[in-house]
Amino acid sequence: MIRLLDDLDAEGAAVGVRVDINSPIGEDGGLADDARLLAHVDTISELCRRGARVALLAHQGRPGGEDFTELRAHAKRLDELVDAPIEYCDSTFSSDARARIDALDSGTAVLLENTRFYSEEYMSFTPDDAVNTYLVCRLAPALDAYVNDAFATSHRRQPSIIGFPQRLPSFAGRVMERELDVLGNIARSPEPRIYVLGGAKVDDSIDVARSVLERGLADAVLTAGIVGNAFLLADGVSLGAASAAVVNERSHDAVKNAGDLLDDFSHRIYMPRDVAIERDGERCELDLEELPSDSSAMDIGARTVATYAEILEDAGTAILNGPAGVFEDDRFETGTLELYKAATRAETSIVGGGDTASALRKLGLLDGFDHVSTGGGAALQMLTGDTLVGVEALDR
Ligand SMILES: Nc1ncnc2c1ncn2[C@@H]1O[C@H](COP(=O)(O)OP(=O)(O)O)[C@@H](O)[C@H]1O
Ligand SMILES: O=C(OP(=O)(O)O)[C@H](O)COP(=O)(O)O
Repeated sequence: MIRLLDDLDAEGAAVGVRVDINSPIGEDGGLADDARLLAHVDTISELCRRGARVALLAHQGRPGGEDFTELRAHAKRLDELVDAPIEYCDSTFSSDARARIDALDSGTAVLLENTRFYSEEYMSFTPDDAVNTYLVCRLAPALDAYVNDAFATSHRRQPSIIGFPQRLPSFAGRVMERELDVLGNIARSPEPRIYVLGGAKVDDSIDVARSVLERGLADAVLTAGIVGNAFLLADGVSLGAASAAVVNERSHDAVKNAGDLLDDFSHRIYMPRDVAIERDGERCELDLEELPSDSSAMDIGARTVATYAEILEDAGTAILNGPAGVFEDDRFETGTLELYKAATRAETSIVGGGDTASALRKLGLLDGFDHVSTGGGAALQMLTGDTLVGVEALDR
């Protein structure tokens, strides 16, 4: 059974809270988006209000990447967002970090340094090995309890996710609770259940499609984005070399795997009927019969939108991951805008994916959805009907 914050005796307790505040970093090195910080405000505020002494654990970026940074700016922003003081500590489990936790007053918090500054946090462990890492061995004695609110990282076998629950009484935070309520109960959501799989994670999306079709979770899968182009190629449509190159760049097996899936479930998988390309600097829509084109298919066309919209408006649950096109370019945002707008008219609408959430923010559609997941990879894994290692670790 997973215990929730309601089960935690917070007053005076030193509580380690794993959050996911991994965010886009701007050219000036500051935070370019604070959506993931905002998501954790409820959990942190509640624990502080209830008198806990909160030690926040988080990562930012991956070693070697441009967004691999310290968490000073995150702490500053959290301090502004949360109605309790939040300090920054430039180490994660040193004696200084432990002293800072010991010195916390009730109702205050400290954000410890990027966990991935330590190599253990960028490796995959079994739960038994994770418990013996330096991070867990050094930090657990300074803590009375552990809360995992980092849904978006809970598919990672990292010590801050799977190590602490073996050493400390452990609880799910409010973000985790909301995500599990929705994504963990997809099989009970209203039918018909329509999945829209777009974006660029072609292999992941084909895996999700196979899994939800085989498990009977999906009544139909509507494909768009690069995923849709992979299915069109698998169906023998000659899109042109440019579109094929974009698909193959993402995955060598996509067209074959999409073809295998079409063999098994052709009647439940929908593919674009028209696409948008760039011609003379303008958006130009082409029916499939007018292809191949020298330019790459950058969006779905109006006929596809109309067909998909009709299906989505009648859906009991619309579950969407990945934009329908290159939404970052205003000429190719229409497919995503119209498709996602139609999905908000379904009885229940659920969205996952980091880029998808930014697309919805850009298009002003975020409020129309019943649930916008904080996770990308984690949400996709849950949508296949699987659980996450970090969730299993809490279930004791
Ligand atoms: N037809 C297309 N051609 C090229 N890129 C596309 C196309 N459709 C969508 N994309 C790109 O896919 C990216 C997002 O995909 P993905 O990372 O899978 O989404 P998410 O982060 O929501 O899971 C966006 O950068 C978008 O420009
Ligand atoms: O941004 C994240 O995941 P996402 O890109 O799947 O949304 C999480 O912070 C996990 O980061 P990771 O994929 O570097 O382990």
